[in-house]
Amino acid sequence: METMGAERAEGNIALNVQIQHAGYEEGKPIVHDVAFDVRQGELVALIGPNGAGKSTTVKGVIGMLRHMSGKVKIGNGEGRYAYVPEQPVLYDYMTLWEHLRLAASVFHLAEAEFEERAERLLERFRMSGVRHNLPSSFSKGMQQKTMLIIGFMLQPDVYIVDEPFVGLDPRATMEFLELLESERQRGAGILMSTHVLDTAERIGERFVLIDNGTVVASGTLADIRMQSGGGPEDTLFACFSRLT
Ligand SMILES: Nc1ncnc2c1ncn2[C@@H]1O[C@H](COP(=O)(O)OP(=O)(O)OP(=O)(O)O)[C@@H](O)[C@H]1O
Repeated sequence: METMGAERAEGNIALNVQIQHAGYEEGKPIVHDVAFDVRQGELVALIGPNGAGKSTTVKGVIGMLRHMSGKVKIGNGEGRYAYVPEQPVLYDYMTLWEHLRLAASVFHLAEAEFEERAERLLERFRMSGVRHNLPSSFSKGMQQKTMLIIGFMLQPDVYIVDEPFVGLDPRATMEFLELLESERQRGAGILMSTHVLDTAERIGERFVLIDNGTVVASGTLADIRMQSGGGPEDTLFACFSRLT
């Protein structure tokens, strides 16, 4: 009974990742031996230097790599995720509203739910006025906001977000962080890759530090401090610098 209680307190697994190796070409793995969990309501930050293999790991997690051996499980195996890529992926010939409608129909959102969520998110990200415009005419930040609105509208079990901070203005960043927090309270798990270590340190429960294609440290900040041989006051950046 005690064990069950402890498990519940820690939250169920939202995402389980076990990559043996993954890459873009046969016989040329870019990442190897990357394994971690994201629990419900938890934010796990994927960090590491340029070219370490974070985006490749993320692509492996969402099944975008043709050359991968390993397993990825969302919830009990039937969970759903939203992926917010580093570079917005949008159709040239569809308006913002049409993008939202398409995503909602793929996720089988009811019409009333779709409209209520879409309106609320457009308002929050100050995009209501451009809903009938083509995202191809948007700035980089507006395109990124479009991707975030789509993700948050779906309210999936897991969010997979690749470097979200570059390009967002301060207000959009604040809205994004607040929405992430309320989604965590709903029970969503979040995997976020980022270079913004002070924000990662503030909002992340656990961290996976990747270097040269594999995990060099993982766990809570206290775990990472220990694994990096640092002191109890060390920032995530100090640990990162020592380990990479
Ligand atoms: N499409 C691709 N085809 C072949 N190699 C790739 C491709 N994309 C990335 N790589 C290689 O994989 C390695 C890891 O790249 P990846 O994009 O995963 O790093 P990252 O940790 O996300 O880096 P950054 O912080 O710079 O975004 C790099 O050596 C890169 O050259």
